[in-house]
Amino acid sequence: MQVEKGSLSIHSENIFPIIKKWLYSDHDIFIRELVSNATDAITKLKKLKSLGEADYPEGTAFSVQVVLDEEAKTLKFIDNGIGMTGEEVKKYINQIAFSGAEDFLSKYKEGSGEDQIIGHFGLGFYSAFMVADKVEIQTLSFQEGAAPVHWVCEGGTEFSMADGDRTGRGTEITLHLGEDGKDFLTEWSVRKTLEKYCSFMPVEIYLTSIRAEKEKEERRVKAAAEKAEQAAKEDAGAEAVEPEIQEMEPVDIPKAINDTKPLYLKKPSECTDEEYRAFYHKTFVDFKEPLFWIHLNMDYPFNLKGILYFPKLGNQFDTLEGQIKLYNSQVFIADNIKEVIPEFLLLLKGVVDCPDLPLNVSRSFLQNDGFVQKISSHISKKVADKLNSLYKTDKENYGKFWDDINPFIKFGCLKDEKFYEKVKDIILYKDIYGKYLTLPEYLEENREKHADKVFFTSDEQQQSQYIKMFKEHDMDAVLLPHAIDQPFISHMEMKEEKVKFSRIDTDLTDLMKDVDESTAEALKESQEVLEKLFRAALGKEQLTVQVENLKSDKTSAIVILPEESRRMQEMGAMYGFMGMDFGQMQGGETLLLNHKNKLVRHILAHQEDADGAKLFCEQVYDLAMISHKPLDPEAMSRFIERSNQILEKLV
Ligand SMILES: Nc1ncnc2c1ncn2[C@@H]1O[C@H](COP(=O)(O)OP(=O)(O)OP(=O)(O)O)[C@@H](O)[C@H]1O
Repeated sequence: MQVEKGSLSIHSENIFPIIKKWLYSDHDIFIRELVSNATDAITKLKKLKSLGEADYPEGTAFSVQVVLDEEAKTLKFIDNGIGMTGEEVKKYINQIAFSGAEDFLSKYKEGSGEDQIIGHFGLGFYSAFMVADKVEIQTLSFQEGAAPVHWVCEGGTEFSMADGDRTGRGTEITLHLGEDGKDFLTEWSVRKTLEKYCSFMPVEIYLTSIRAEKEKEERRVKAAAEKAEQAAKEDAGAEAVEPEIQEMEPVDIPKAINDTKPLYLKKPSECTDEEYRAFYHKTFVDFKEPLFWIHLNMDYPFNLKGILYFPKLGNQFDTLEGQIKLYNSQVFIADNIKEVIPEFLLLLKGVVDCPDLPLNVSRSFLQNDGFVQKISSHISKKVADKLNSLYKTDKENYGKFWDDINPFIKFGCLKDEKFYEKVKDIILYKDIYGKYLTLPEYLEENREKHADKVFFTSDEQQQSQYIKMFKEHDMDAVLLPHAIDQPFISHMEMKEEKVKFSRIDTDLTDLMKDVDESTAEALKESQEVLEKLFRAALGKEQLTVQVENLKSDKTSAIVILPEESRRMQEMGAMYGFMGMDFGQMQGGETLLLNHKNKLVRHILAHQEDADGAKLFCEQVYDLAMISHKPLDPEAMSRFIERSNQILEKLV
C-alpha cells in the first residue's frame, strides 16, 4: 500500500480542545470505548463463524489485552477479533468514527452545557484523543488475503495510512498519552478504570504493566544470580554433592479483570443464595450481608436484567446511601441515574442492565421519555411485589428486616404514590414493647383507650420517662425515631384522615390521671399557688402550670407540649433561617405537677421558705425538662451545681 494521507471529515478545526474540555469530568471513558470496540470485534467474529462466514481453530482463546508502557507513555488495546481491511479503516475510522464526533460537536453547540450527555455514547474511537497526542492502529482483517494496515493520526484532522506489520488477526490500538493522559500512566489508575467500566464485559480483559513486568524479571534474574553465587561458594568449599532439585518458580497465572458472565444474566432459578451474596460483596465492596435481593429478569416488553439488594444499615445513624450501577449490554454507563431508576430506589445497592436504553441522548430527554418512565415504574412495581410476597410468605423475617428497610419504604411512599398504594398494608410500626404491628392492628388494640390516635416516641432515650409511664399504665406507643418519620407521619395523616399521631409527651390521657371530682377545688387552689411559686423561682412569667393527681405518686413533674406546637417548633428550627421569628416559636410547654407527689406537696407546705422553695422549684422543673429535651449548656451546668448543693445538705 502507498502511504496515503487524508483529512478527516470534520468541519471544525477546533473540535479537539472543545471535546477535551467538555469531557474533562470523566475523561476516563476512552478506556470503556476502546475496550468495548475490542470486545465487539471479538463478538462479531464469533457471530460470523456461527454463520459460516469466518473460521478459526476450535479452542481459540479470545481476550482483550491492555498494555501500559509507563516509560514509552503508551497504552495499547489489543484484540484478536475481526480486524479491519484498509477499506474498512477508511469507512469506519475515517468516516464513521469521526461522524460520531461531529454529531457530538453539534449537540455541544446546541446544548446549554448543563444538559450532560449520559455516557457520551456515540463518541467511540474518537474519545482516544481526549488523552492521546497521537493514536496508531495496527490491524489485520480476518478475511482471506487481507493485508495489514497501519493508521496514524497526530491529534489534528490529518491522518496517514500505510502497510502495517501485524501478523495475527485483530487490532492493536496504541495511544501515545499526552499531558491530558498523564493520569493513566500508572497501573493502578488503568486498573481502577477497567474495573469501573468493564467489570462485566463479555470477553476476558487482561492488564499488563511493562514496568511491573520488568521489575518482576529483574527480581527473577537477581534471585537466580544469588542462587548461582551461593551454589558456587558451596562448590568451592565442599566436596561435589548431588545437585539439589531446583525449586519451581511460582507461576503467575494472569487473572482477567472482569467477570464475563455476571450473575444477573443468569436465570433466577439457577442462582444460589451464596452466589447472590458473593456477587454483592464483590460488586459493592461491602462485607456486610445484604438483607435480601430482587432479581430483575425480563425480555418483554423491554429487555431488563439486574439485581437489587437491600443493604443492612450499620446503625440508625448510618447514612442511607445506595448505589445503583447502570449497564448497557454489560458496559457500565453510570451510577445512580435517577431518570431511569426511581429516586427512592437509589438508596438500595444494585446493578441494572438495559440494552434497549437510548443512552446517547441528553438527561432532559430521558426524563420525558415514555419508555424510560416505563422502565422506572416497572422496577418500582417489582420491588413492591417482592416486599408483599416476603410479608406474606416470611412474615417473621420481614419483621426482622423492618428496622433496616423502613426508612427506604417510607421514602418510597413519600415519593411515589403508586408504590405507596402497593405497600400501604405492609407498613409496620415497632412498639415500645418490641412488637411489630400494622396501623390497623395498633388502632384496633388501642381502640378503647384512645381511638384513632397513635402515640409515638421519636427518641427512646430522651423520652424514657414517658415510655415508663406508658408502660405503667399498660399503654402502647410506637417508635418513629428516623428523620424520615416526621414527613412520613404527615403523609399518613393526609392519607388516613381520621388518624392522628401524637408524640408521647404531648398530652396526658385521662388514663394516667386519677380523676376525682371531690379534689377539683383543692387542685385549683394548689395550681394558683404553685404557678406563682414556679414563675417567681424560674423567672418565667409566661410559664403554664397544671396540677393533676397522677395515678402514680413517683413522678413529680413532666413537661407536656401540644403536638401542633411541637411541630411548629420543629419547623421553626428547620426553616428558621427563612426569617421566621424564633422567639415566638419557643414555649407552648406546660409544666404538669403531680399533686400526689411528695416533693410537690413539700413545696406547697413550705412556700414561706423562699430560698427552699426556689431550690425545689428549679430542681423539679429541670428534672421534668431533662426527660423532655436536652438542657442547654447553661441550664445543664446550673442543674449540676444545684444537684451537688442538694447532696451536700444530706451530708
Ligand atoms: N478494535 C476494533 N476492531 C475492529 N473494528 C473496530 C475496532 N475499533 C473500532 N472498529 C470499527 O470502527 C467503528 C467505529 O468505532 P466507534 O467506536 O467510533 O463507533 P461504534 O463502536 O460504531 O459506536 P459507539 O459510538 O457506540 O462506540 C466500529 O463500528 C468498528 O466497525
